[in-house]
Amino acid sequence: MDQLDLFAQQAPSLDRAFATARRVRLDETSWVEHVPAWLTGSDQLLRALIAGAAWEQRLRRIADRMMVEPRLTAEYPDLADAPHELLRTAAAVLSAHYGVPYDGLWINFYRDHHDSTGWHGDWATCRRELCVVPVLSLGATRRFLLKPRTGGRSVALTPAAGDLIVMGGRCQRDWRHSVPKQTTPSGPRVSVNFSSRLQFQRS
Ligand SMILES: O=C(O)CCC(=O)C(=O)O
Ligand SMILES: [Fe+2]
Repeated sequence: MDQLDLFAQQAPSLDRAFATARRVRLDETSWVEHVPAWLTGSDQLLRALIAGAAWEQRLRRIADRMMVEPRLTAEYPDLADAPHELLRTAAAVLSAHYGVPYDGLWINFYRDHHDSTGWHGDWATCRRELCVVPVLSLGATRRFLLKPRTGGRSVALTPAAGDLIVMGGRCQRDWRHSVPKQTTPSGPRVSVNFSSRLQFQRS
C-alpha cells in the first residue's frame, strides 16, 4: 500500500468541538458557518455512499417545463434508514451542537463539474422562520454560493472534502444558495443535508 492509499483509508473522525468554525453574518438575521475539516478521513464514506445510496434521478419544474436535475439524490426521511452508521453519529453531534434534533437526511451526488444545483431556498425542509441547515461536503471541492433573495452580491464558500457548511437564521427565507456548474473538470462530490421534522412545521 503506498502513502496515498494509507491516507485515503485514514479512520474517520468528527470534530465535536467545531474548533475551525467561522461564522459569516449575512445580514441582521441570517448567517452561514463554514467548518473546515469537520470530518477527517471521509474518503471511505464518500465511496460507500456513491456505491450504496438509493440514488434517484429527479425532475424539477422550471417555469412550465419539467427538467431533469443535473445531479442524483437519495432521500432518507428517517435517520434510522441512513445508508452509513457514520451519518447517524454526525447527526447526533450536529443535534447536540446546534440544538436541533436532526432526524433525516437527503444526499446529493454531483457526478462531475457539469452537475449543479440552481438558486433555491430549502422550502420543503424548512418552513419555520428560523432554521439551522447543516450540509456536509464529501469528495471534490466545489463552490457553494449564497445571495440575497431580493438580489445583490453573492457570498462564495469553497467547501472541501469533510467540510461542513451550516445555514442559519432566516437564510432559507431571505437568501438563496446554489452549487454552480464549472468549466474546470472536477471529480465526484457528494453533499449530505441534515433535516429535522421540527423545522418542517410553520412557525
Ligand atoms: O450540495 C450542496 O452543497 C447543497 C445542496 C442543496 O442545497 C440542496 O440539496 O438543497
Ligand atoms: Fe439547499
